[in-house]
Amino acid sequence: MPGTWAIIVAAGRGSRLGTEIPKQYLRLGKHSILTHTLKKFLEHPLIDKILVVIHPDDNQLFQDSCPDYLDKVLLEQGGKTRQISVRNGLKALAVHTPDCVLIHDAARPFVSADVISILASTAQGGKACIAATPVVDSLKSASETEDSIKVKKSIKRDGLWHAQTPQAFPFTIIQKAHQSVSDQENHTDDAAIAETCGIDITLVPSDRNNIKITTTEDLRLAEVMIASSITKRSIMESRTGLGYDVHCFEAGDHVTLCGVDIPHTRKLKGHSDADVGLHALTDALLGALCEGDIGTHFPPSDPQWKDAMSDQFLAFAKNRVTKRSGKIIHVDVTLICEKPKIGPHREAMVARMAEILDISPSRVSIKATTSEKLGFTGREEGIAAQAVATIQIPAED
Ligand SMILES: Nc1ccn([C@@H]2O[C@H](COP(=O)(O)OP(=O)(O)OP(=O)(O)O)[C@@H](O)[C@H]2O)c(=O)n1
Ligand SMILES: C[C@](O)(CO)[C@H](O)COP(=O)(O)O
Repeated sequence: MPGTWAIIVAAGRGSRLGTEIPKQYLRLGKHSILTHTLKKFLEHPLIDKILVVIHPDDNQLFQDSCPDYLDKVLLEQGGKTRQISVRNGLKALAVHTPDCVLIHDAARPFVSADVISILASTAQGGKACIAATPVVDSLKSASETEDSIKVKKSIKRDGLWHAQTPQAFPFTIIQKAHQSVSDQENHTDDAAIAETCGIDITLVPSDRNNIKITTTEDLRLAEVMIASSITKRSIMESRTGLGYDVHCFEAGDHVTLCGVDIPHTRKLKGHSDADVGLHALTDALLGALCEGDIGTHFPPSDPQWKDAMSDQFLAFAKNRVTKRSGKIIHVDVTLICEKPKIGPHREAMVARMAEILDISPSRVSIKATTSEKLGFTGREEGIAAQAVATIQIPAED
């Protein structure tokens, strides 16, 4: 598959950290370090596909640490050095003919979506580029003896940068460069390998949150960063969206409401499964995002949505929130009907909606009311639903 790929190198042993399991599989907050890193790329709109390079001994660790991602990424085996691991990854990618590739350390879970965007679009434009930060401390070269470390000389820091990852390249350029260096050279990054081939490399100013977790101090810092969410993120803003939907009854034996099949004397008529509750909520989420409505994305005129289950519409809206680095805070659905009675099914509906939205059931509310036998719902001609969704997404300027 052409397009923009990411190679995440995760085959190192983490010897400087010295933990029992390699550092990329350690837990940081709710997830492993590798999972945090993978999420950044999986959720990024400019990244089409991901290959993860892991150590041959780590298959089980990978499966245990990233269970949600097993079918979402390709795997390749790493080698003794980072250089060999990247080369193995590039070799495995060649059959997919990618246009460009972003190479990234699993040990850098705090890379920002903005930096990935700039690197991906620069590489898509045909240029090699790397994330980097300017050196801010004074620099010394030193000589080390058994009992002391002494300054040899001060070094001007002007024009010096710390190289980070991702490092992004048009695919064939970096593949050829990697093939042209020997294992003995053992370059510590891909830009150094590209440099040996005379390739121009653009520096993309990154941020100092994009640390590589190398030592115990780094791990402690990473724990604090996760705990207090001080990674570079835009200020979040709250948004509310409103949804409303109606479906009429026709002959049948059950209705599908909020993802749950309920036996009834009639069914709801619709192009899809006519789940008014999920349709209203899908519209509420799309409304909060200002991204149109359910019909914009799933036109009733399109035969592929005939008899479709509405959970996929809601999952789509939820993924749009995630793609924009947002979070669903709370959803509230009101079903308006005389029958069927909603109370006995409320718990199952809450559980199903929480599952589709991947949020806690404590953030999902379902209410029901009759319309006192007034109007079309009162005459039992159909069911109406209202929904409100509250989300947080990065603030727009
Ligand atoms: N043979 C190797 C060595 C490193 N890496 C990966 O390259 C990244 C950067 O390397 P580094 O931080 O040096 O990781 P380790 O090699 O694991 O650490 P150490 O040098 O302390 O053993 C890490 O995500 C690491 O998993 C790799 O895929 N294959
Ligand atoms: C590629 C890299 O992350 C750039 O800073 C770094 O060089 C790799 O880590 P290592 O410690 O040099 O192996």
